[in-house]
Amino acid sequence: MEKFIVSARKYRPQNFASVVGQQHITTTLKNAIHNNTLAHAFLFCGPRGVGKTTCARILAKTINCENLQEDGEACNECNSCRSFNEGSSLNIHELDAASNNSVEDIRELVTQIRFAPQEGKYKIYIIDEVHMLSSSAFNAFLKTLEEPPSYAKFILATTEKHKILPTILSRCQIFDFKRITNNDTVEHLQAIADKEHISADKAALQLIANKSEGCMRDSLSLLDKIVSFTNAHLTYENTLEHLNLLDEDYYFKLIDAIQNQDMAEALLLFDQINRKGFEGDTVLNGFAECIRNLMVSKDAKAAQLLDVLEGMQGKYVETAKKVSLSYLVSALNVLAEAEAGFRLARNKRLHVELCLIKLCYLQQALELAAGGDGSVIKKKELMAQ
Ligand SMILES: Nc1ncnc2c1ncn2[C@@H]1O[C@H](COP(=O)(O)OP(=O)(O)OP(=O)(O)O)[C@@H](O)[C@H]1O
Ligand SMILES: [Zn+2]
Repeated sequence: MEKFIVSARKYRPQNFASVVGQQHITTTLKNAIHNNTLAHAFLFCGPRGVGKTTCARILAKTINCENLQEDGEACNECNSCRSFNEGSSLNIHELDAASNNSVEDIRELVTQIRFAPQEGKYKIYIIDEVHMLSSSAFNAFLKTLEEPPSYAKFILATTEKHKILPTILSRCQIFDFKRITNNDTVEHLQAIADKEHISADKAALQLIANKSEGCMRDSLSLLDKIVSFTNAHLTYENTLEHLNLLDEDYYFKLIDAIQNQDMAEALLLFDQINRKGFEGDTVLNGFAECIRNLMVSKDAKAAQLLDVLEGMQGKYVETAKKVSLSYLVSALNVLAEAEAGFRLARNKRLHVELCLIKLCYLQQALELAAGGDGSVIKKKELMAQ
């Protein structure tokens, strides 16, 4: 197989249309370019790896394109577009404020801005992680931001909008980037897998999407990693293993065990999970997530909030029918308490075991609290609620 190149770089979108999941932003930008109503300063906010720098670069290329397309996209063919695509354009300046945050760095940039572009229309200054600029650097920059030359555009990007001074906020047009949904991520990964002749089960890509929590860059680097480990054959099982995730089936088995008040089975299951190398807090957290999903599955309307692997929805809905809502809520409380105390517990294994034992006896405790005598009949009534 041909050497696989880092997907994140190879598949960095080259036009607005191929940016995934940020249509609210790309459409506004295209319209502003088309109607010539572009602001001179932008603030791109949002989580890591969702397309802020990518959109900044596309915007820079598009407003300098010599042959702007009808649909507001750059042509990708003119001299200017080509130099942007090759990374040789002199009209784009990127400053990473995380590593260049001093007054000197900003002064250098401010001096530069005075010179009009030798070719092309606009000079674009992208300041990444702008919240990291020192306050004196911020101040040095403010004046330029207030009265920039007509050929200068600023794109400030940050993952921490709340750290940006109001004086900066009020001078920028603000765009809030969203996390990428799991569906969008899976679709994007599938398209890349197809192009690279990678065989990947949908469930494997869903695991990657889940693990990346809306960060497209992470999903691409995970894809890279697992492709190289698995020789480009991603299955649910080998992806689970490489992502160090526990098969959800274990949680369903745990639910069964605690529902049947089968303490021995619950402890044995935890032992098996432990031997696979999963820490107690991972188990508590994963189990809580499973119970949350069951709670959501109780109600058809809330079930939209269920974000689980395809094919698992049915299993959640079916299992949820067998457990009462009050039980699920109490179980979540017990788990939350155990999670909170985990860090301080000296014997972590025992800490989780105690939590599982509590969960096994939770049903009885609920019955007693409901005024029952703990009999099986009473239990059945409670379950039907
Ligand atoms: N919305 C997206 N659509 C398609 N690919 C994306 C998207 N967002 C990120 N990527 C991929 O992830 C890589 C990194 O994205 P980018 O640098 O634009 O993220 P960012 O939001 O600026 O992150 P950071 O805040 O960490 O700088 C891109 O090269 C691209 O391959
Ligand atoms: Zn062009």
